[in-house]
Amino acid sequence: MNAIEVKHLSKQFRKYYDKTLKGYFISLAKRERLYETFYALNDVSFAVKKAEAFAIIGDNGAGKSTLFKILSGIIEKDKGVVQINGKIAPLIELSAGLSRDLSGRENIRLNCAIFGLNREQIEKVYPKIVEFAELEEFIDTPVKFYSSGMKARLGFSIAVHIDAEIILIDEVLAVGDKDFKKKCYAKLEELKKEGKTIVIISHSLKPLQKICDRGLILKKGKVTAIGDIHEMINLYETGKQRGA
Ligand SMILES: Nc1ncnc2c1ncn2[C@@H]1O[C@H](COP(=O)(O)OP(=O)(O)OP(=O)(O)O)[C@@H](O)[C@H]1O
Repeated sequence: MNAIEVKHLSKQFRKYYDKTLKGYFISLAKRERLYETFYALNDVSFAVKKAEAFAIIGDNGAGKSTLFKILSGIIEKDKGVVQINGKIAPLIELSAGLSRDLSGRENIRLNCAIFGLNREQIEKVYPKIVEFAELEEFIDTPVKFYSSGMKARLGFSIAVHIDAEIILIDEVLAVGDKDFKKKCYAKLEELKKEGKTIVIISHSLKPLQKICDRGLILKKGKVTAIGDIHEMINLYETGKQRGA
């Protein structure tokens, strides 16, 4: 059984015309349309196997985050089928799952509880999360005072310690220092060996090459290629050189 199966997935958004306030009222009076709809995802199909590390590659605005938000249930799809077989830990956008006014300690407990861990499991995993995130000193500080790197460390550490079967990672590895990034990739390798499924969005292709087995290229909401990660990166880079 695949960990993730997506069939003919589509999602449309509205793009509002750039009008002045006066233009807006004129259009309103003339009953003209104030927006157009466009496909952020257009008939996207792919499958991610269990224990595979899979990359989503694409330019800004290609639809990568929209795809992740649908996979993790944050937003609704318009059409298609999305099947997730296993407990999923979405690490979407830097600190999306963290509450600003709560401390690191409270955020860890809250997030673990949200992911279904019981009190005993939380007690067991809590020190591991703090240690991995290297936040011992700041664990009782509200997260709103954390730097983006600290938030990323906390978010990543929670996501990889809650015993999810599928881990979605969106660009979070773009922040943080070099040593921490290295540690994150080592952790992802370890999780992969344990049989976890990992899906990563990243603009930095080099680390993807190391960890991912396969990937897909998204272009303006459409999948243009799926396959071996090295082939995908080559295709993407040559496409970029050609200005495609
Ligand atoms: N809630 C929304 N309402 C309207 N348009 C949206 C919404 N969310 C995303 N979009 C648009 O959908 C398209 C795809 O956005 P998305 O964030 O998925 O791209 P992306 O590939 O993740 O880009 P980036 O690499 O810049 O993060 C973009 O044109 C974006 O402006």
